[in-house]
Amino acid sequence: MLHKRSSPLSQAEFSPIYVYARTRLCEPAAEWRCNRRDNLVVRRNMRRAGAAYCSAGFTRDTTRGMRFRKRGLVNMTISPREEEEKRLTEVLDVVERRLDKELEVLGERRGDVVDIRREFWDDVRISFADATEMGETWTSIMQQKELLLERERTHRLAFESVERLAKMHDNPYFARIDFAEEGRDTETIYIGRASLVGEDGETFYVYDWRAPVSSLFYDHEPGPAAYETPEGEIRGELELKRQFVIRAGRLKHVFDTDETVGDDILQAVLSEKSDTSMKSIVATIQKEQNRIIRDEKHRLLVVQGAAGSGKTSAALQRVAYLLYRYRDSLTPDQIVLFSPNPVFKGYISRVLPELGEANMRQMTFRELIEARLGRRFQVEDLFSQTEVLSASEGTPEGEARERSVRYKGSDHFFQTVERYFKRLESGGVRFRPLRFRGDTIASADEMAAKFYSVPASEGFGYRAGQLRKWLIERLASWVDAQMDESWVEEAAELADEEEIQRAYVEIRRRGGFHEDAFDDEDRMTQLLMRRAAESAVEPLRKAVKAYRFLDPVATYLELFRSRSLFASCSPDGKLPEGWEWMASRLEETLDRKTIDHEDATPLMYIMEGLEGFRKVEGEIRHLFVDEAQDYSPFQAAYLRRRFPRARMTVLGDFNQAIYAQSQETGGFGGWIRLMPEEDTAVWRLTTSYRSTKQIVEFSKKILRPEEAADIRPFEREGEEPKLVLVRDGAKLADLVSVEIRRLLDVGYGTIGVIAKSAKECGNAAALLKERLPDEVPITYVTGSSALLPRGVSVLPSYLAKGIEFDAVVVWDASAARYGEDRDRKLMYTVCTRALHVLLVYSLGEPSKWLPDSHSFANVR
Ligand SMILES: Nc1ncnc2c1ncn2[C@@H]1O[C@H](COP(=O)(O)OP(=O)(O)OP(=O)(O)O)[C@@H](O)[C@H]1O
Repeated sequence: MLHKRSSPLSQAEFSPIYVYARTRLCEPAAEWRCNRRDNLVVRRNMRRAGAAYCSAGFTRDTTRGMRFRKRGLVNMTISPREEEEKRLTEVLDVVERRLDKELEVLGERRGDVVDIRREFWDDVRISFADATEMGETWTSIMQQKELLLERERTHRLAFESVERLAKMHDNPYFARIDFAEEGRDTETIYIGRASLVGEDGETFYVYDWRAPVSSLFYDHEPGPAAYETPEGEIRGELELKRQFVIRAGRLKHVFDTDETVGDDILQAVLSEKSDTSMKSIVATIQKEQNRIIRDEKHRLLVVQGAAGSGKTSAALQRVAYLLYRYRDSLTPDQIVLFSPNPVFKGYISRVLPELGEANMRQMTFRELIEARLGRRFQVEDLFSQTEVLSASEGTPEGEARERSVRYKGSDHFFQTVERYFKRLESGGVRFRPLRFRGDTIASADEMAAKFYSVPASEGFGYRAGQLRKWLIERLASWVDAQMDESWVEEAAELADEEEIQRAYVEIRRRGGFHEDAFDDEDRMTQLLMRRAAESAVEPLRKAVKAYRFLDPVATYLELFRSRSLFASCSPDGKLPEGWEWMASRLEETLDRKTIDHEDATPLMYIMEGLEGFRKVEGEIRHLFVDEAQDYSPFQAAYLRRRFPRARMTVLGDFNQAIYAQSQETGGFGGWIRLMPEEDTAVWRLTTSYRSTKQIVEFSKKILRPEEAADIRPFEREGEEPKLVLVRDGAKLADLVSVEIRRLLDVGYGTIGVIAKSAKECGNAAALLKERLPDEVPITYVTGSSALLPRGVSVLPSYLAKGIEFDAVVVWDASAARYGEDRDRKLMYTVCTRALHVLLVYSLGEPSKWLPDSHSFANVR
């Protein structure tokens, strides 16, 4: 067992030739720096231990700090493996003892909670005799409740602690470094998913991978090395770097490595079969990924990374890192991650709990749109838009729609709307008159006059707020003026028993209904009339409170009603091609109370802009956006304003910009300008870890040479992608089902059959189900599916974003399906989903985007 000690060591403990005295004594190294007293204690202990070792026949190896060599035993060796096995046993011992203790605590806490719940009412003093007694009863209930909450919290903490220790018992650490800080002795540091500290609070058996010192492991190979701490840089020599594979508490492999993170381990990890949920990469984080994970300097991090280069993985590790680094001030619910779709959301949801952290909030942009516009309109989603475009490909209508989608996702349109906004500061905002039963309480003109009477420098939000206040007052005085109207009298006559009773109590409270009162009846009538009038206008009041007097829809529509207005706002003074089509389409969809996906964010942007982004989520401190290349400039700007205090980590790959809305901006334009240059860092990840070398080389050829120039495969060998030309759908299904059986037999657990559109997927799934036995699970994945199942998933190309499969079958990669320019990136995205096997089938002439299309196997 490892612990701090000052007594001389027994002879039995001297079996190894190299005795790492510092391993036994210097674990609390991190504490040294913070606490001078501890520093002295540790150093004194080391000197004592040194003396003990020397008197027991060891000489000090001066070249290696406090390392001792037994005199006369030079040839007796202990292998690193034996040494590490011994150490592992000792650490597991500590974990076990801690686990026993925590289990005991957990049992006690659970007992407490059960007891309090059972005896809750016994321990509460209840009396409603008078106001004082009622007050005391209330206090007593509250005290009991607080007690219960407190015990539940400690029970939860004990439970989490047990969980963490149980995981630690399985795999307590994955690396060791020996580091000699300048002017100090060498320290041995073991690194794991969480730290393990001795009961004395000083002995560090394992350091958390997120501790500053742990970055030495990720960033350096043996030799001169340095790491950052909040107090400054610490330099020294990295003497040893060792990696472990420990499973179920057993040491499987030990590697000493000269590389930043050893290729052997990475090879082994990447060759593993994939799962239905994402894995943590904590043991093999690469240097360039570590830089992203630990960047604290910049408010905006933009990461452009090749497919499979670990963007999502790095983002999730970064979440865990931030939660650790700012554990006193940052909670998981202050972090939001935007995922591309619900399937992806489910796919990554288990990574962080595996790291021992509570989960951050996950959202899709679609959810924001639904929350804002969903009640009043039927809003098309991105996937339906993609399907519609795909189905109408080649038709004049389809082309016009695609032009519109591209344009509305462009920078030109964003600039136009921004300039339009500037104009709105001095006039042009549309208002909805406040009317009640044909009476105009406040006209649109009056509202405009009021709105524009507040100086523009105050901003839209303040102006809208002032107008709202004025309207509420206007409404109240209008109600006053209505008291003689017959409709009020009629409404009051319809008052029910309960309302009458309430009015009676109210009048009594104000001193009515006693012997001197003479006008009680009048007062009752007046009160009932006021109540009736107020409740009649209540919906109107609520609408005013919710800013419904602003008319963002008409304000947006105006831009497409006036050619001159649009042209004067556009940065080059021109109307885009197809402007008339866009204008009539907008008019027509809004009439139907529907909104095309491409109009949803601009509309929301104008809506919230006019209200001054009043629903800002200021408590959110970190925003992560995955697949950021698919966001239009409007979406980027919207998120920035909606989450104004958040630092942003934005990850994407412009080679995977598959939606028409992001084709014009090519990915990151909208993001990079969100914050000042000095607050922004742009990182690139170039090595692709997901796929075998053969698959990466194949997929690179789908891209243009300049797009693929930066992509490097990780050297993992596999089979060449297979290209097969087939005659018809039935033959295609026959061949694919044979391959699926083969792949399942070899042990691949996740197979993705990816077709371009949802319609083809329905067809493919039906054909495959006919041909495969029932025990082969085939799941048709749709836009609302929340989980990726094991077995065979049949899914449309756009839903495959961000996820991966052991084997990918491209269902019909023909020129007819992937013939357009934008299909190139889609094809690249689909092929890069494969870890080990890629099979590409084409019904007829293969797409020109496929490399080596001449090497397709003959028609089968
Ligand atoms: N450092 C690493 N160690 C081990 N595995 C890694 C590492 N980095 C990435 N991977 C693996 O590579 C695969 C791809 O990672 P990830 O999904 O994070 O990449 P991505 O850049 O987000 O991909 P894409 O843009 O194609 O969706 C995953 O299986 C992940 O576990």
